[in-house]
Amino acid sequence: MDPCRELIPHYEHIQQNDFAYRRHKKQKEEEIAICECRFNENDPFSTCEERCLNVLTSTECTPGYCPCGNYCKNQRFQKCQYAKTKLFQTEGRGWGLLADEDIKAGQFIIEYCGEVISWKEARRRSQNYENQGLKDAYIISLNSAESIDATKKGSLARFINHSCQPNCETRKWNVLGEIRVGIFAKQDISNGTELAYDYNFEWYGGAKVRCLCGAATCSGFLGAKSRGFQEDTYLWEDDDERYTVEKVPLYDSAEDEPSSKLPKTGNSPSEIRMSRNYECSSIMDWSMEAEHNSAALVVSPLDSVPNEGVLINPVKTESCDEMRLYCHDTQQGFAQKSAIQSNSAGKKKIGPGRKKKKHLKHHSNGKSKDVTEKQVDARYVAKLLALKEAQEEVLTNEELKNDAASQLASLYDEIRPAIEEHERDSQDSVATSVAEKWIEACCRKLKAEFDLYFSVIKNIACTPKDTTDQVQLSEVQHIGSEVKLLEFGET
Ligand SMILES: C[S@@+](CC[C@H](N)C(=O)[O-])C[C@H]1O[C@@H](n2cnc3c(N)ncnc32)[C@H](O)[C@@H]1O
Repeated sequence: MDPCRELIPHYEHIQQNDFAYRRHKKQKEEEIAICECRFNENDPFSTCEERCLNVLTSTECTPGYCPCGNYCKNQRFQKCQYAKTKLFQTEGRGWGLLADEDIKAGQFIIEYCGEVISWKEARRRSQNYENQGLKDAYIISLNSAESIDATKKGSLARFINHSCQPNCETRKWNVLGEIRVGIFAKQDISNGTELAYDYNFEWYGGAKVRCLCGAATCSGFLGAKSRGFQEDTYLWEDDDERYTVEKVPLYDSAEDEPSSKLPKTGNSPSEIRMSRNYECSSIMDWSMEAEHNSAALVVSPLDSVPNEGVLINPVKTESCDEMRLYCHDTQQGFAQKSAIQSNSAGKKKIGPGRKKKKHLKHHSNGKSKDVTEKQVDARYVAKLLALKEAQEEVLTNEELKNDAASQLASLYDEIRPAIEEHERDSQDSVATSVAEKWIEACCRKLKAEFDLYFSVIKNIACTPKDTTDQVQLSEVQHIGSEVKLLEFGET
């Protein structure tokens, strides 16, 4: 026995997927696809190869039904016709798998086997594994509803590492009515070369694992191309000195995950919520619904991050001086129309009367930006205006803006299956019709917002103020695209 094998973390070796959660599908006779190949001993390509109708549709021939009988070459998953491979220990990436013979481009190398589980179960397990401190992720997407978990049971494919410039790829095949995932060579691979494919990791929060694939085109982190990762990080003005790259802790592995380094004492409720939510994880090629409320995205400025360790600080809250004119969102804005309060200086303030959270997003270069979404409280602004027409204009624009926002939200629900399908199958782009609809709805919403803000600015600047509610605008400033009401004075 290979002496290294003892060091390999325990898992059960299987050569077929394990169906603990549902029954293995039984192929119905009418579903069996029969090709038109005929075995001809003088033609080596006559038996179920590139020209075979089943091969062309990534479907394996069904034994007993293939016209080539025992000569059929299109039962590679079923017969475990794997390439020769060998385990080895990498530097910094745990175990990896080597080609133990020359492999041809397109060749089937090995099946990715594991436990077939629902997405819901995959999500639960992935969080559990992360809680247990497992640093390696072995769950991959199987189809729109299921995943394969090779954490406890799997084939040698579970040891294949990720590369941003891979020599292998995953392909899904229909085998006797079940979809199975195989690792195939993208190019000729010579004996002794490490096998790697692009995980298409979907990152949902938690530790960002630095990618050590070494490719010239490496994207830096596992999952860096995924939507979750990109939403959490985005381009940031380079000249902003508030955030420095040096202060960003980098994690080589989940071993270093920040949740374990969160301050142990004095956790505020928000800290606890943060650390819980931080236990989201990354899944290979797996596009689950993102938790939009994930507090993992809500972090304090990197200024406040110690040089080592803690990535997340408690959610910083601050008083709502800036909130006089703004409400958290439109619905709240309506609900809060009467929330006019006096502050200690006797000045009138409007707003939710609660603290505002700052949402800071990280860029992959480690910088962060406050992305709190500010919304004008149109009802309140309208109350400040003396002219009925001006009030109506602002309120109508507010209504149009709300309509556009809810249309966008329902469109998202409508097209979400298409987007998720696209992400799962790693297609280059979503259907043009979907993209067009989305862009159109976004533009409509942006225009409605612009119209609203424009009418607010115009009417505040050009119409007399209503003094009946004893509130007076003393100064209106434009800061970027935002309107900021700086001070309210009593009349
Ligand atoms: C499916 S496992 C691969 C086998 C794993 N190396 C092992 O020892 O079991 C996936 C995990 O390997 C590690 N890994 C794979 N590719 C990596 C890469 N390019 N850079 C850093 N870590 C990698 C990550 O911890 C990832 O979660």
